[in-house]
Formats: sequence, structure tokens, C-alpha cells
Amino acid sequence: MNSTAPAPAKAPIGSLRTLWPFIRRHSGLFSAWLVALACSSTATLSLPVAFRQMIDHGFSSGANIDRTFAFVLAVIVALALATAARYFFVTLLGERVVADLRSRLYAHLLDLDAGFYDRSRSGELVSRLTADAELLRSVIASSMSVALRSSVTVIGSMVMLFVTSPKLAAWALLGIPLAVAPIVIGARRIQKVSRASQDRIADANALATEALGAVRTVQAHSREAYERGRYAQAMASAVATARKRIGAQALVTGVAITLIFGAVIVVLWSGAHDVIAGRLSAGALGQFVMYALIGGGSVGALAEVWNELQKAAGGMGRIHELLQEAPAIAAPAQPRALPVPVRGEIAFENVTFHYPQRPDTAALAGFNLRVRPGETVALVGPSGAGKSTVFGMLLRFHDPQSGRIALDGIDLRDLDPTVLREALALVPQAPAIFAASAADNIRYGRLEASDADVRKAAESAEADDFLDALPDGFASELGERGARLSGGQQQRIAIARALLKDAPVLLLDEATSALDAHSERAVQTALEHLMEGRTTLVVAHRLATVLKADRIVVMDHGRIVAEGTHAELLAQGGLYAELAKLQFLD
Ligand SMILES: Nc1ncnc2c1ncn2[C@@H]1O[C@H](COP(=O)(O)OP(=O)(O)OP(=O)(O)O)[C@@H](O)[C@H]1O
Repeated sequence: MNSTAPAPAKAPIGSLRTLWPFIRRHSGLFSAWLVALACSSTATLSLPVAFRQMIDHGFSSGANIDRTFAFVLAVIVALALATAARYFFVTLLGERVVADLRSRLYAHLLDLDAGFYDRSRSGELVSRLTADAELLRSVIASSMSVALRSSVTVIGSMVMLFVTSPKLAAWALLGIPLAVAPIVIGARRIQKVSRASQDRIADANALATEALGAVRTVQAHSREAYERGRYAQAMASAVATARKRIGAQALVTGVAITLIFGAVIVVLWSGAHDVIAGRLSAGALGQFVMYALIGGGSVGALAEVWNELQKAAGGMGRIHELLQEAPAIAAPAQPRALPVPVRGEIAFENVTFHYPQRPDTAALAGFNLRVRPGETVALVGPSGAGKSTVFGMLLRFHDPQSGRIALDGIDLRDLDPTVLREALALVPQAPAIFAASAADNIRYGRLEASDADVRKAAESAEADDFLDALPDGFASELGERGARLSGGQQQRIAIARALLKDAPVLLLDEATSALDAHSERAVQTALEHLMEGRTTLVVAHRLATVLKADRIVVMDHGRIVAEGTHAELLAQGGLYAELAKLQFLD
């Protein structure tokens, strides 16, 4: 087990272009940011001029002192205001854009079809939504801002260097890259080592997560000392890697100070000769050094954010790819309407279906089934026979490769999937319980249901007794995956949900796990209430269910192999008799 997220891949910066439509929607903020950026860059680039004034004229006469210092102060105030505004606009822009992007991606993911989810790992999708989106937030709010600002500053200070002293500027043009290059190379190396160091820490975390998650097993085997040792070793390895990073960082810091100040001193030394010779004023020399520092700093900043930009481009590339993924199941341009009320007549006509992941074996092969309105049909068959696939096809999670499935005579492909699914209520084997109150979990069946309706549904589902016994009754939080409920209770919540949905067709996947006699009876009563007056397809695992069904359909290898009542099928012998002996009659 390893919880380490894969290191974000680098991608061509061009992928960031796909971010533009999201930024454009906030054009007000974007323009405000550009204006603030222009102001702050102008102020930054005016600062050395102000200092030159201060050095050259500031010390000569009283009136000059006041004017010069007032000018310096004004530049500083402008710089402060513009910087604050720039930060505000660009950070807010980052938040807004990423919130949009996340909502758009989430909505898109919810629309994608079952085939897509079979192909992808949900952990990876979540990390698109979290880690990749996070990368983009930092890129808009900081890297993009730094990149643009630094580019402007580098160009501006280059120009100003030449304006101030062409000769020194020519020197600096050679000197700045010489000073910055080793620092950039060093920073790259540090980044590599620090990624390795993060990986080591992630390894240790994975170890700890695994052991703490299975702490009973660890203790039952008396493996505390063993786990302690493994963790200590992982930690030691993390420290050893960190030591490399720290060493490299220290070295780069030393080299950076030497090179940067060395270069400044060289320029100052050469400039000082010019000042003594009267070729340059002292203020101009000061101005020059300031431009060199500002320009050099910006080159360094650019080099630093380049990596960030590349990582973010990778994130955006992956998000863009997901957004381009078209759902395979979608509503037709002109969807047909279901009759009102829906009668609930189901027809599978010669349906053949292969899961895209397993093109060689048919999950349904020439499958024919007709269910009359109000009829209860029990599906039985060995594991892998295709029973759940029948449900998935009816819900139109997939489309058949050949044949036709219809509800009330209308091909499912001619319906809007949301309309179709409103007509079907699914009670799965392992129902999803959300981390919300019991009432809200039931209300998932019909969001606008009143509290009274919720209670009525719970009563019919035999769920009111145990829900009332919870500390806060129906308002009790159920916790993720219904951790606080037994299997039978979770099923009854799902049944109440389906009752509330009140759909004309019921798809019921009975739980295989054995319930205690009391729960079993409660679930059975609840199901009887639920099935009343509805077309019901049930994957049956209980004798009581097959006995009550109007018809039993025996499936094997995606086909129907026998049909009839329990007694008839038993008399025939064959697969059903065998299954009955194993599943129902023990
Ligand atoms: N998402 C999927 N991707 C690929 N193959 C699948 C998928 N779901 C089911 N299958 C395959 O399709 C066949 C039918 O599976 P299905 O789940 O419909 O059987 P089942 O009768 O419901 O079995 P069980 O009683 O064990 O739930 C099996 O061979 C199964 O391995």
C-alpha cells in the first residue's frame, strides 16, 4: 500500500492555454490585476530613479531635500498600494477560477457513464479534483503573477541599465547570467533532492497508515517491535535524504551570496572608477546597482516559477483531458416522453452485451425477457450469470451492442436517461449510506419530501423503530458508509428511500449476507410494502422472495435457461434445483 500521489508530470506550458476560457469569465478581476501590475512595475522601476535623485540632489540644499524625499515617499506609497491591489486581484482571481474549474469538472464527472468509471480509478479522479486544481490555484495566484511581473521587471530594468550607463550595462549583461546560472542549477538540484525527501516521508506515512489501520492484527501478532523498527528505519532514511537537501541548500545559499554580492562589488568597483573620473554621478551608480539587483532578482524568480508553471501545465492538461471526455450515455437530441402514468412494462429483445473491459465474453447473450406491468419477476442464477447486468442495462448505465431494451414500449435510447431513471427505483445489495442525517439519507429518494413523508416511508420500511432509538432520532448523523448501522438496517434505509421515490418500476438486489431472524422478517415486511403495485425485478437470494414472485427466471452465462414457478422449476430439476438446494433450502 502506498498513499504517495504520483509526482506531478511536467508538460508543455502550452497546456495552460486551456485555462484561458476560465480566466476570461472573470475579465473584470483580470483587467484590474493587469492595471495594478502595470502600476506596481512602474513604481518598482521608478524607485532607483528616486534614489538617484536622493543621492545626487538630496544632500545639497533644504528645498531639494524636501522635494526629493517627498518624491521617494510618493513612489513608495504608490508601490505599496499597487502591490496590495495586485495581490488582492490576482489571488481572488485564482480562487474564483479554480472554484469554477472544480465545479465544472465535478459536474462533468457526475455526467460520465459507467463505462468511464470502469476504466478509471476513483482515487485518481479525486486527485484531479483536489491536487491538480490546487496546483492551478497556486499557479494563478502566485506563479503566473510572478512570471508576468518578473518578465516586465527584467525587461524594464534591462532598458534602464542601458539608459543609466551603457558600458556598465554591457558588463552586467555578462555578469547577471554568470551569477544567476549556478544558483538556478543549484535550486533545480535542491528541488530534485527535496522531492526524494518527500517521497521518503510519504513511504514512512504509508507504513504508519497501514499499521495503524490494522492495529488489531499487529497487536494480535505481537508485532509492535517489528513495526516500530520498520518505522524507525523509514524515518532514518527520510532524515538521511533530508540531510542531502539541507547540505545542498546551505551550499547554494553560500554560493548565491558570494556570486551576487561579488558581481555587485565588481560593478561598483568599475563604477567607482567612473565616478572618480567624473564620467558618472554617484547617484547614477546607485541607480545602476539597484536596477541590476531588481533585474537579477527577477531572473531568479522567473527560473524558480518555471518549474511550477510546468507542473501546473501538467495538471491543467489532465483536467482538460477529463473535460474533453464525452459521456457515452446521453439524452438524444429529441428525447421521447414516457406515458403518464408509467405502466412499467419492461422488454429485453434479443439483447447482447459485452462489457467494454471484457470484449471476449458476453455478459448478456441474446437475452429476451418481458415483464408485464405490476408483475414480480425473480432472477436467479449462479454468480456471474448476468443478473446485475440486467439491472445496469435497464438503468441505461450501458447500451447493448445489439438488440433493444424498452420501457412501456419505448426504446431506452430514445429517452432522456434522467427521465428514465426517475421511473426506476433501485435497492442495491449494499446500499450507499451518505454521511448525513438519517432523514436526509431517506430523503435522497425524493429531495422535496416533507418530514412527515420521510417518517411514513421509514414506517413502511420498518426502519422507524431503530431510527427512533438513535440518540437524535431521525436527525442522527449516520456517518460515512453507514458505519453506525447493521446490514439489515442499511437495507431498510434503502427501502425507505425507494418507497419515498415511489417509482413505478422497482429493481431489487437482495442482500446475500444472512440477517438475523428479526431483521430478516422486518426486511421482508418492508419489501412487501415496497413491491405492492409496482413492476418488480428482483435478484433473489431468499426462499420467501422466490415463493412470492409471479415468475422465476433462471439465468446462466447471460441467457435464460428456465422459467416458471418454484414448484415447477424444482420438478424440472437442473440448474434451479441445484441452486435452490444451495441457496434457499438449507
Ligand atoms: N463492470 C464490469 N466490467 C467488466 N465485466 C463485468 C463488469 N460487471 C460484471 N462483469 C462481468 O459480467 C458477467 C455478469 O456479471 P453480473 O454482475 O451481471 O453477474 P451476477 O449474476 O449479478 O453475479 P453475482 O450474483 O455474483 O452478483 C460476469 O462475468 C462479470 O465478471
